[in-house]
Amino acid sequence: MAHGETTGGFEKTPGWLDWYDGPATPTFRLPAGAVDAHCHVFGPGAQFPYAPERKYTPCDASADELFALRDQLGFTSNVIVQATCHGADNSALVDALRRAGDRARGVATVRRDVTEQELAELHDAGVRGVRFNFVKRLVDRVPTDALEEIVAKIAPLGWHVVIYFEADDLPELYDFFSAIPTDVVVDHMGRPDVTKDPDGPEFGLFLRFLRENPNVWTKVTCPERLSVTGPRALDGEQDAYRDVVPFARRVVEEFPDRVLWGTDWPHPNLKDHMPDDGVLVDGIPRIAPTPDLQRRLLVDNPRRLYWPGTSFDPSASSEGA
Ligand SMILES: O=C(O)/C=C(\CC(=O)C(=O)O)C(=O)O
Repeated sequence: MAHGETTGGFEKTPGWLDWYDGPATPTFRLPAGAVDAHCHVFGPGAQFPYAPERKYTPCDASADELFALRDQLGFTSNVIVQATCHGADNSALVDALRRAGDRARGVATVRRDVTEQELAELHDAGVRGVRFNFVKRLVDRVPTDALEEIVAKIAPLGWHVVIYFEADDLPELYDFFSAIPTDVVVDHMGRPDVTKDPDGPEFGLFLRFLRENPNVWTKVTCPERLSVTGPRALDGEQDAYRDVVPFARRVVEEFPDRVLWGTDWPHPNLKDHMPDDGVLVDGIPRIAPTPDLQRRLLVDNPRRLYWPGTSFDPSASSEGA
C-alpha cells in the first residue's frame, strides 16, 4: 500500500496531512522494553471501512506500517487506541492486536449495549481499556449514564478508562471523572492551553485532579498538537515544542508512576505540519530527564497497566511478531 493512500473508495478529509514517511532513527536510545503507549491504526479502508458517523476520513495507516515504525524507533510494544474514525467497530484494532501477538495491547470503543461475550473476545485479543472521547470536533457527546453502564461492564475485567477532553471541559466533567472506580488514563495531559502559566489555575486544576485521584494516570503526549511556539520536530530539531516541556515535565516529576508516553502515530487531524516521529522520541529526555524517570515512563508504567503480572525480560528479544 502506498504511503498516504486511502483505499476502499473513501476520500481523505480536505487538508489532511499524511504521516511522516521515513522518520529519523532517534538519537535518544529507548530503554529495553519501551512501550509506545498511544498510537492508532486506520483501515486500510478497503478492508476495515471507516465508520459512517466519523467526523474525519484519514489516510490509511496499517498495522504493518505501525510495526515498522515501532521497530525503527526502538520500541518493543505498542498500545493501540481506537480512534473515532472507526467508531465502535474495533475490527481494525483487533486485527492489529492479533497480528502483534503479545507485543501490543489495545483500548477499544464500545457502546452501552456491548455484551459480555463481545468484551471477552476483545480481552482475548489484548484490549485492556475503553476510551471515552469528549472532544467536540471528534464526537457527539455520549450521555454519562451510558458511560457509567460501560464502566460497570468493563470493571470486572480489570480494564481501565481512557478519557480524552480539552482543558476547558475539565471543570464540568471533574466530578464525573473523579467518580470512575477503575484506573483512568487522560490523553495528552487534558490538552492544556500552553500559552497559559503551568503554575496557573487551568493546569492547576488538572494537577489537583491527579493529586486527589490516585487512580488517575496521564499520557504526556502530543506536544505537536499543543505547541504554539514550536519549533517543530523536524530536521533533527533537538529542542522541539519547548513551550510544552514545562507542563509535561511537571507531571512526570510529580507523578512518576502514573505517566505514559506515546507517539500518537499517525497523528490524526494535524493541520499545519506533521512531525518526524524519530525527532519526537528525541524530546523524551527533556520531559523525563533521568534514566530512572525514563524507565518508569516508558517501561515500568505501561507494563504495569497493560501487561500486569508479567515482568519484561530485556534479554528475551524475540517477543511476539
Ligand atoms: O490521536 C489523537 O489522540 C487525537 C485525535 C484523534 C482522536 O483521538 C480520535 O479520532 O479518536 C485528535 O485530537 O484529533
